[in-house]
Order: sequence, then structure tokens, then C-alpha cells
Amino acid sequence: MSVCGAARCRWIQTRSAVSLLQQNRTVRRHSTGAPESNVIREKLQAFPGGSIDLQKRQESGIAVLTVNNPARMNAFSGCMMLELEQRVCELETWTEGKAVVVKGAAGNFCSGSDLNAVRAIANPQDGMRMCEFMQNTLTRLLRLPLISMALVEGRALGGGAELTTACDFRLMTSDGVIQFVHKHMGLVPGWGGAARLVGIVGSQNALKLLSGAVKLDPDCGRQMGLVDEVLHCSSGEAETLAHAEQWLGPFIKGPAPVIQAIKKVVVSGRELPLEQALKTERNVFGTVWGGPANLQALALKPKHK
Ligand SMILES: CC[C@@H](C(=O)O)C(=O)SCCNC(=O)CCNC(=O)[C@H](O)C(C)(C)COP(=O)(O)OP(=O)(O)OC[C@H]1O[C@@H](n2cnc3c(N)ncnc32)[C@H](O)[C@@H]1OP(=O)(O)O
Repeated sequence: MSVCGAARCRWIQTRSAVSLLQQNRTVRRHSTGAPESNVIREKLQAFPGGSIDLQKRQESGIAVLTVNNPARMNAFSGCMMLELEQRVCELETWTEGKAVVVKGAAGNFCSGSDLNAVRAIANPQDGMRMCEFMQNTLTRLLRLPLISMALVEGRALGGGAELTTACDFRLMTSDGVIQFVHKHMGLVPGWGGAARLVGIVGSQNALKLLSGAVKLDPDCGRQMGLVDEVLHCSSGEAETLAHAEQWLGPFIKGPAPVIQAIKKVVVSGRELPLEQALKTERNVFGTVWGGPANLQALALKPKHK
């Protein structure tokens, strides 16, 4: 992305962050390109490898975001962390968008940070900068006005497990494993995964998963409420993705602006204090009341005498 593109991206991110959650200074500071975030961007660029691929399907409104570094079990290189931010920024302004499926390449989800990068970014200050960078990106991913799904085939480890929590839903294939391996690394989650996990499964289950570095299989994940559906399909990635998109079907039926408005009011209800959530709901309601979808629906309703 060009510098002006990056600046625009950060400007859009600022506006969307401000409109969505006034007090989230971390995201705003990061998005204004404060010197702090430029320091980590330069350091992350020193770690190449892999890619974050984005395919936006205009006809269905479903985007597929692929963590693509199969030689490293889709571990995040530094450049992939930067690319993820750019892809999220792209999706923030995709007006035809309804959903995004986050998946890994070659039958695995993601093995977290590239350990070679982890070894090189070993000092606490840079480690915290990398964490803040990824926390901001994953917060923006979760706040996208799109219904998001992590499609977990194979292993989702460490930061990869955290990435699954930054999506609205998680679907797993029968061979899938979600494991917060951080304890084995002498770490705790740093990409926001602990905070989100508590919100998804509750503090006791989160404590078990983190302190036990539990290898969570699909059925246990389903019982715990971390996994929304188990996909039993054995004929490869394409069929698995088709099943995942089929699962999304009922939730994305309708005009993109309405689907996006629904996600926005759910995000504000999930994150904001009641009064602010109600205000956001009113504002979003105002964008669809009397809009094309509303007027079309009214026109189809029989007039009552
Ligand atoms: C905030 C969290 C964040 C952070 O602190 O920055 C993290 O996510 S830390 C990293 C967390 N992830 C891990 O600890 C997983 C590391 N990987 C493994 O333990 C093993 O690969 C495995 C997942 C148990 C699988 O083992 P196995 O089946 O034997 O396969 P390989 O080990 O041979 O893996 C194939 C290939 O992939 C490379 N690989 C796997 N994970 C990573 C990674 N996270 N970083 C870099 N490279 C990774 C592995 O080295 C192999 O490559 P080759 O040795 O070149 O074949």
C-alpha cells in the first residue's frame, strides 16, 4: 500500500474508531500514525515471509481472508502482521460486504507468531509494541461491520488461537484443534485473546484453557461455547469453505447496508455502556429508517384498511 494509501487507511480507521467507540484511545493513537506505531511498523517489516490474501466476492458479499504461510504452519511473519492491518482497513470500507471468513492455507489455521520473529523481537518494549499493534488490528477485525467467522482446519495455536476469538463465530473441521499454547512459551496471550476469550466462554473456562494450555477439540469447543459448528467434510479446503459459506447463508440474506447496520448495533451493545449503546443504536437506526430496503419492504406489505 502506498504511503498516501496508508495515511488514508489510518484516517478512515480514526473516523471509524471514533464513530464506534469514542474512548478507545489505543486504536485512535495507533491509527493517527503516532511515532510509536511507526517504530514497530519498521521493525515488523524486517521479518518477511508469507502473505495475508484477501478475496472479496461482490456477488455474495463474502470475503475470504487467508493466513498464508504454509511452510511455517501459517505463522505470522512481521510483514504478515502489517498486511493483516491493511486487509482489515480494506474491509472497513467495503460497502458491498456482508461477511468475512478468516482461514489458513494448506489445511492449517495459524501457528501464532513466527518464532524466528519472536526470538528477534525479544526485548519487552518491542514485544509490547508488537502486542499493541496486533491488539489494535484484531480489535478492528472484530469491529468490522461484517459478520466474521474463523474457519479452523488443523491447528490454531498461540496467536492463531487468539485470532479465532477476534471473529464473531468459529467453525471447526473435525480434525481442528484450538490451543492457547502461551503457557508453554512462558507467556500469556498478548493479542487481546485473553480478554475476548473470557467474554466468549466465561472466566472459569478461559482460565482452564489458558492455565491448562488445553488442546481443545471441536466437540469440547462446542460444549464450551467457543465453537459454533463442527464441519464433517473430508474432501478438502474448497468443500470446507463452501460449507462455511452455506452456514453463513441465513445470516447474510438481505441488503449489505442492513447486514452492516445489524453488526454495528451488536458491536456497540457488546462494547459500550448502555447509554452510549442506545445512542449508537439510534444513530444506526437513523441510517436505515426510510432507506431503500425499508421502503421496499413497506411496499411489499399489504395495505391495511
Ligand atoms: C501472543 C502470542 C504469540 C507471541 O507470543 O508472539 C505467539 O503466537 S508465540 C508462538 C506460538 N506458537 C507455537 O508455539 C507453535 C510452534 N510450533 C510448534 O510447536 C510445532 O510446529 C507444532 C505446532 C507442535 C507442530 O509440530 P510438527 O507437527 O512436528 O510440525 P513442525 O514443527 O515440523 O512444523 C512444520 C514447520 O512449521 C514450522 N512452524 C510451526 N509453527 C511455527 C511458528 N510459530 N513459527 C515459525 N515456524 C513454525 C516448523 O518450524 C516447521 O518448519 P521446518 O522446521 O522448516 O520444517
